[in-house]
Amino acid sequence: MTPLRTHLTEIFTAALDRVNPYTMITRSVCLEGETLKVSINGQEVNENLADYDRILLLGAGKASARMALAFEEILGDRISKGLICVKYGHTEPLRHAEVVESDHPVPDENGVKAARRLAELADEADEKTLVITCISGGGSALTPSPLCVDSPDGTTCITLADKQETTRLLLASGAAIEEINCVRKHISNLKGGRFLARLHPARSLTFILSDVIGDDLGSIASGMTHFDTTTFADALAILRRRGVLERVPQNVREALKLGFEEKIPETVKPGDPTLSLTTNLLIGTNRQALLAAADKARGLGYTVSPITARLCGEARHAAKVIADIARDTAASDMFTPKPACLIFGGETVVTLTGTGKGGRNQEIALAFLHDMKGWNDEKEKVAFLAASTDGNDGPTDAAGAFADAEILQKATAFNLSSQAALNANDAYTFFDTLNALHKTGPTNTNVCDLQIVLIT
Ligand SMILES: O=C(O)[C@H](O)CO
Repeated sequence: MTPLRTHLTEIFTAALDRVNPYTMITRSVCLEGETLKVSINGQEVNENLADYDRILLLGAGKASARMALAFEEILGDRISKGLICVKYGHTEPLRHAEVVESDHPVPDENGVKAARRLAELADEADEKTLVITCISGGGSALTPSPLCVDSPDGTTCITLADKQETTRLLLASGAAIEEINCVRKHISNLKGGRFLARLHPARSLTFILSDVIGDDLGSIASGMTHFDTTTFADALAILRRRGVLERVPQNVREALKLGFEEKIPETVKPGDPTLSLTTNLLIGTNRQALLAAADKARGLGYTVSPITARLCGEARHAAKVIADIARDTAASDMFTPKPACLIFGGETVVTLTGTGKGGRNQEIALAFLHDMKGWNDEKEKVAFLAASTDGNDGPTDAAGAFADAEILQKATAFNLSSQAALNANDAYTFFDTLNALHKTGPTNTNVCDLQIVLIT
């Protein structure tokens, strides 16, 4: 590995360490006598455990098992039972809560079973139950609970296959996560606050790790314990705008239409009385990862410019912006003085036109590398890493990929075309051949993505 790639790896690892959900929770939650004390990002909660007969530990999301591990450490045998649903491979050894693994980003049958169990446990919770819920990104796909509704027009039941197809279509359409989740919330029994409604009348504390730009609690894992400001009309408009309304399964269109005609109930809205029984606590964000990366880079001697925690839009367009800033920085000290480190955070999308393998970060790295081809000797000074903090970029086993002059040379020597790989959305194969993927394995955290540029 080149020295710059080693630095990129160290900086990314420092960011992951800062957003380890186990550490974030054990630092902010403690038990003093019978009082569970929480102090997170300015929010304080004191819960007297003597008021409850039992504690349930529930959760969904790629980081939820790591979050639950912290609660098992803090509460031990006080936890009566629980259920945590994670992506395959993202599990932790829990003693009090059952762990179910399911699929992401396209849901599977295991996810349906987990969602059913979560709903059953939520339904059992009463006034004497304290529910601790651990929510993180991935939760939406991991716990599909397809809506089945009775209306004056009869019964409409969405199936798992309907949800799978709708997810695939929306993912490939380049829809933003807020858009995908607006649709999900309106075809689910748990999302858009409906899980919280089932917990009623139990008191619940929900700990949320954000993988959504701007940290909207109603969007993270489709806001299972939060109100929803979107409507059936919005969901239909999104499907239309993304060009998939006529292609989503009939049952989905039908349910959304029934909702639009007010024949079935909306998701939980602001002011709903069930909301007063929960406290949603945001435990970590992309911004924290970005700041940790900045601290590490400074320690390694770089002048750091954290640019944004809101990088979004089409991956290859975002890559062009990053590449232009990197090139300017390489060419002149009037921007960030060298050695420089530029850090971006956020989450982009890929509108699929090809049939290759990849993820949004690998696509950013590929488009960045492709742009470097047109540079002069600035390219010798630059190294780049784009990676996902959860360790799975798209449906691949890589967190992301590197780009630098050596990788570019190797691509030329191997006769690999970055343009052809971009056309085919095949960044994984491209970087795999060049040994330039970054693989961390599942990190059990999830706060969107980071893109880091080093310039000497
Ligand atoms: O699960 C989800 O809905 C996404 O990861 C956003 O949180």
